[in-house]
Amino acid sequence: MKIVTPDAMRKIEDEYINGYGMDSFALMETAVISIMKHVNIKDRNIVVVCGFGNNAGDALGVARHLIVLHKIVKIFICSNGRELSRDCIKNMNILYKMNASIEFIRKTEDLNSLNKSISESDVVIDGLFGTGLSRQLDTYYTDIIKSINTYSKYVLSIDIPSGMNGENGYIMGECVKANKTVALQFYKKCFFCDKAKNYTGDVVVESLGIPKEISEKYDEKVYTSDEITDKILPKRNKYSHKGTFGRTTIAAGSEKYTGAAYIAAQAAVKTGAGLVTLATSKEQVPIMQSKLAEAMICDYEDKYFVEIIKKSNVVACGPGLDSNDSSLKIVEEVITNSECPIVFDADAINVLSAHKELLFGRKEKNIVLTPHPGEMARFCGCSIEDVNNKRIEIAKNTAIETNCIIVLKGYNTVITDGEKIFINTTGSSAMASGGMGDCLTGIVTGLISQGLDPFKASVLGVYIHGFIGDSLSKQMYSVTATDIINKISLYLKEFES
Ligand SMILES: NC(=O)C1=CN([C@@H]2O[C@H](COP(=O)(O)OP(=O)(O)OC[C@H]3O[C@@H](n4cnc5c(N)ncnc54)[C@H](O)[C@@H]3O)[C@@H](O)[C@H]2O)[C@@H](O)CC1
Ligand SMILES: [K+]
Repeated sequence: MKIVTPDAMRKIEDEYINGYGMDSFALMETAVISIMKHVNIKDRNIVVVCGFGNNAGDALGVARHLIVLHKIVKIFICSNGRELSRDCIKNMNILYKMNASIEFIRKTEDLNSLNKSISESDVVIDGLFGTGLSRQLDTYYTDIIKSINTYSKYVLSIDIPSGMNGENGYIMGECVKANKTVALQFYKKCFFCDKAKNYTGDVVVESLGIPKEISEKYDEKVYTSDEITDKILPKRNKYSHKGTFGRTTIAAGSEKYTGAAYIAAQAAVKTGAGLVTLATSKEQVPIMQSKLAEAMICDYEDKYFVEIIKKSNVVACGPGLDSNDSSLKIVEEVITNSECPIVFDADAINVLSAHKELLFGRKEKNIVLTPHPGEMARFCGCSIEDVNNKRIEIAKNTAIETNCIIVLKGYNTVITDGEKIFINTTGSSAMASGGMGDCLTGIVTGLISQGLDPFKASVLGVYIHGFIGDSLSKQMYSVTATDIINKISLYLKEFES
């Protein structure tokens, strides 16, 4: 599913109306009908809070339909003296003809009536601002939003919770806390910013029937992962053998950390990598030999390590490494001895943040970096807060700067090659446990091993990882990396072409 900025949405709408000749009020009515699907038919008392633009126009259209359905509807127009948009006026005039209850909020005392109506209502329809919100709100609007948040039982926001900047998710003073947001035609970019989930509630996207030719013209190449994850895993040919599914090397683990190496290697095995070799620290070799039945084991000092890197179809490096000089040596060895795709995770990324030059000069864009926000911040030399505030931009800029694929982990993981951006929608806090990142590295590596290009493998790997977690969390309070590993091959069947 496409994700758009308010600017792109405006251009798309403009072209449909002014270029293709679509009637703007008909388009608004399409929005109204689709929003109506999300109003609980059992609710009787409904308050509709409007601003003065087309978001308000949508809300007034919804009010009209609710009155026709014999609901008790109280409409509040919060324009603060501004002129209403043309289609907003059209809906308001129809409502006046229907003798609807319409009040204008002009001064602070008018808020008493709003507060009382909201507290007596079952649901509030929020049509204050949508994609048009562009500046900080004054106290007139922040007070209204506070009223909604204080007195409402349930809020349905139209397009965007009012108060959230549609482009960057910034809260422009105050923001409606919706239970559900009905986004029109596309996801808005703000939904995937750090704090958006605290305000949007459940997000549903409703089509306005805008033709693809128009939306493709203003494609900003930002999508949710489900755009490409369906059926992209190649079917396994019955005559294939282990060589068909690739040779994978996992360089992971140190004297200090053992679990990570095991999880990453086992995840790659279970994802279907043909031949997996785990290179690890000398001390770990005997332990891993007893734990990993299906993988070969060597140590970093072994001359076989470089040989196997050279022969590999993919190398993963980083889980359970330490951020010391011996890790730098391992990272260098991996980069200088391979032309195949590499997935760098954890301390390998920390090492690389001080040696970015190692990433430059590759023929193909086939290095994947999978930082969590802390690693991303270190890599970019900024704060974690900066990363969280600008996840998409920071991931994209780093991908461009390093010529790598960036998988910025966290809620709504961002995957980008610097041009296209995919935002993952699977996964939840039930998966917040140690080893999950190592498991993801193993899955992405296992997919690349089987021939998927590194970018698609990253998008699909992140999606599957979260998808399994989501499925398991329906029956489990918390989900561990081992739980995921045990189910990978079962769930992968669903993604086969
Ligand atoms: N894009 C589309 O195809 C469609 C959009 N529709 C609706 O139209 C909405 C956008 O409507 P508008 O562009 O009229 O904008 P809004 O209704 O979101 O906002 C109204 C106006 O508020 C002003 N404004 C911005 N920041 C402000 C602030 N801090 N304080 C006071 N005023 C401020 C802006 O000038 C803006 O035009 C969408 O979110 C959606 O709900 C629908 O009617 C159907 C079609
Ligand atoms: K809204």
